[in-house]
Amino acid sequence: MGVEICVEGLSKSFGHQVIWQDVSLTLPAGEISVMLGPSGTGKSVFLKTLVGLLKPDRGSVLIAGRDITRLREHDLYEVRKLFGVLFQDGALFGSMSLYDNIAFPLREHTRKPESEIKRIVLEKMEMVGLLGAEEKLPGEISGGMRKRAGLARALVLDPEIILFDEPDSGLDPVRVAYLNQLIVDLNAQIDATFLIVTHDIASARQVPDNIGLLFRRELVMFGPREQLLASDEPVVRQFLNGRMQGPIGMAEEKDAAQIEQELAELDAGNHRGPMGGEGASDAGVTPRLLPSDGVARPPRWQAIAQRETRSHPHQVADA
Ligand SMILES: Nc1ncnc2c1ncn2[C@@H]1O[C@H](COP(=O)(O)OP(=O)(O)OP(=O)(O)O)[C@@H](O)[C@H]1O
Repeated sequence: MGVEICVEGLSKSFGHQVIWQDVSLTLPAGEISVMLGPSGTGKSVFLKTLVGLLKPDRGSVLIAGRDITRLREHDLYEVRKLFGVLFQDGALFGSMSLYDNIAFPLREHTRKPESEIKRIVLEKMEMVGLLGAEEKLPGEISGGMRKRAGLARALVLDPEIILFDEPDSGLDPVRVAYLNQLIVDLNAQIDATFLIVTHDIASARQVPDNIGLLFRRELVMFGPREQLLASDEPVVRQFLNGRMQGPIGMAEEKDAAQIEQELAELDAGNHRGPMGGEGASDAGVTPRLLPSDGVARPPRWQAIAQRETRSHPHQVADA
């Protein structure tokens, strides 16, 4: 069913550089959450802190009732088994076949016989649509296939939590659409808790149950997808609509007078950015991506559909 992750008052610095401070949020068990934020706001640092690879300066990360920021290395090793991580490039071993790459965590962390390993590897390869590619080397396949192989490897130990670090980076829009569908289907099938770091606005709008946004060393907002999509908070509105107007600048934060002028322009209906040309309005609450036909939906889907129908009756796809 996945486990809840409860983050409370988390702060992280490197020397004098504060990355983020006082971050508090709960990733609900079994749900998909997305973490957004301009480059360099510490999204990857956040993922690494959740999995215990980096120690925060303050705060706690409660997973299955244990604060992983206070665990010793041995206990941390046990808690890490709850996690599957999909790294940006799939992090595959270049000299190993896909089969051996995917079998690797099973051979390292379990004493399962090869016959059982084979059953599990083929099952996960089928889940991600890679059956038949067992003998390929990572260098012989496309970026999209490498991501799927990395995902199959993240699945073999049956994780309760899966962390995705920019799963869509380097993929064309069609491959991103397929990967998003795969993520939604997998979540419905295995019901683990998913956290995805992405820059892709379209994915962030359609895939998750919850969205968070890091900016200016803080968690600006974290909450249900439809709440963030309908938010008037300037940073959230700018990011989710991919606009130049707003507090987020090219390399640094803008000054207050410029932000005020741009927000006034926005309210007057003058928009600049990829989600719409001049005069376009905010994209609103995009319909959520549903599991494919034939994939059973977990019970929480009904509650989420009701919640979304209540807030935006005409924009929610039939769930
Ligand atoms: N181990 C480290 N030691 C020192 N500084 C670090 C370390 N890891 C990350 N940083 C710094 O933390 C900041 C945030 O980095 P991070 O990679 O988490 O950002 P991000 O939001 O994931 O960026 P992007 O979207 O571009 O991938 C950067 O300034 C980076 O240089």
